[in-house]
Amino acid sequence: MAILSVGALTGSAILDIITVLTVCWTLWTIQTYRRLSHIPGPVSWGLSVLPLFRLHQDGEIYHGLSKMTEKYGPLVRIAPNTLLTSDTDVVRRMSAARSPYTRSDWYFAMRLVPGEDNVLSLLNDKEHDERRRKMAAGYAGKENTTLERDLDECILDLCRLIDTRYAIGATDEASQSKPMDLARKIQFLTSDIMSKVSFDAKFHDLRDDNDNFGYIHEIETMFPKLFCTSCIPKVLQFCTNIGLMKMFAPTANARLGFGKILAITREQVGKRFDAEKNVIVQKPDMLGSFLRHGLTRGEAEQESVMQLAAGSDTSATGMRGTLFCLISNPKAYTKLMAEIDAAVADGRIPSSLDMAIPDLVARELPYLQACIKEGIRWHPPIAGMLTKKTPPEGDTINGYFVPGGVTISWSVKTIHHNPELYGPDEHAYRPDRWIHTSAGGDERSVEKIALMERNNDLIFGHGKYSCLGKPVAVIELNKVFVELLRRFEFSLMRPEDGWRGGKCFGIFIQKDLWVTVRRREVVKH
Ligand code: HEM
Repeated sequence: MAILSVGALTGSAILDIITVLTVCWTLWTIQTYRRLSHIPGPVSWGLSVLPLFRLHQDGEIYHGLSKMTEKYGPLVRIAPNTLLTSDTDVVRRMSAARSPYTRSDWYFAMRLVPGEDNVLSLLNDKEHDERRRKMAAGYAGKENTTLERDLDECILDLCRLIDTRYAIGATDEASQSKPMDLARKIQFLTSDIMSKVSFDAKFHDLRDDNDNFGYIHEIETMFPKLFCTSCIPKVLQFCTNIGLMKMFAPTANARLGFGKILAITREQVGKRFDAEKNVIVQKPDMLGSFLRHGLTRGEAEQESVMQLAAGSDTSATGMRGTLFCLISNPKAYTKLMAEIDAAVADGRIPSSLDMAIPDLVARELPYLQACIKEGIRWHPPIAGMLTKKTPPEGDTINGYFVPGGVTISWSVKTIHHNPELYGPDEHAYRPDRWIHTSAGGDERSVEKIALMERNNDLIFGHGKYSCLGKPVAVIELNKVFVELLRRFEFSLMRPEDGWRGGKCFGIFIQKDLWVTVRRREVVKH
């Protein structure tokens, strides 16, 4: 009898606790919902973070968030405490140099090693400013005298790989073609570039035609999860605080993957410290610049790992998207080739295939520049939420009062496919829209070109949070199309279904840009 009554008492106590918790959760949900209920958006998304989480899991945030702004307008509620904007003034206001907005805890997920911050994960503005300041000169290329040469070397490695393993001769039978996944080769290129530029230990994926350290595999499997957890930062913080994340963290003695990368960066950073003389070994590269400007050994390790992640997939997406457009667009392709061939013929581009186009020359090729701007507009390389947080006093956005502490994301697709600016063919790849009619392009208004340029700048973020690696990315883009297209003719193998370019978790996971390659008759000076 006694056992039964204790059991009955325990059962009813548990029931009471569940009831109290349910009531508390319901009241909290209602109160949270009401706080932003005046802002348009689907009710279910305002009640729970699950629909947003699902969108991330499905890899659909690029298109999914854009559909939200199309349906609900420039300000939409997409989670209990998160809004979405497609208003470029708001995007600029949030990241302006003296903006009272700060980063939201979305960035917490950008810690690649549990418990260790990098410039992209630092939430405190003062600490973030200080870290940025120490790295600005290295990223800008001012103290990095080997940057352009390193990039040239990697791009020529890519050309060599294609030439020796995949390309057929100008007069060979088409049936001898060897299929090549251009998306994967581009990823090898940017992994080689970033491992060389960030910590001077090239992975040599291009030389071996292989994902040598399993880094690309890791990105494809780890990054989707990482971006999903960015929607639930409180859960992530809790798991980090109780030490759970450390249990699953990559270890430096792993043979492949992220753990191996960590070991390599540690070793490379370690080489810069001469323990006997207690001095930093000076080198004229990015890491050398970071250390000269005061980054500690631990900070340099974190920044090198982050740099690899921030700089490889982004640039790869910019290259793949633009190449896909060029290969499948005869008008743009023909016009670009005419510009490149003319520049080789008159000696602006070195006719030797052992050299790459100098960055300064590429900047002066107007059609190339238009193709790049249109390529990264057509397929912006980052579509992650990058949410910022309203200041404590709140803000008024598009006529709605938004209280303090609310997080605001952006719809990258809506911003760069805005029909008012680019329409009615905003979804078409048309480089001529960037060139004035007086210079042989399609656009009659100089003011409109300036507006589009300003809009495109947002692809690299804005103000105090803008991309530190933009100078590196710009040089890469300036060179890679010229060097590939002047040597090879690419044909899409599956023009009817294009490529698997759409899965977006924040960055894009892109595979299967299958092509065949034929050498071109090389133009001589
Ligand atoms: C086409 C290529 C690239 C694009 C479109 C791009 C875009 C962006 C964007 C949108 C942000 C975040 C802005 C924000 O938080 O609001 C960012 C941050 C960053 N990117 Fe890039 N990026 C590219 C290439 C690179 C490369 C090649 C590197 C390294 C060499 C790099 C390093 C960084 C770093 C370190 C940050 C963090 C800046 C900070 O927290 O202050 N990025 N990038």
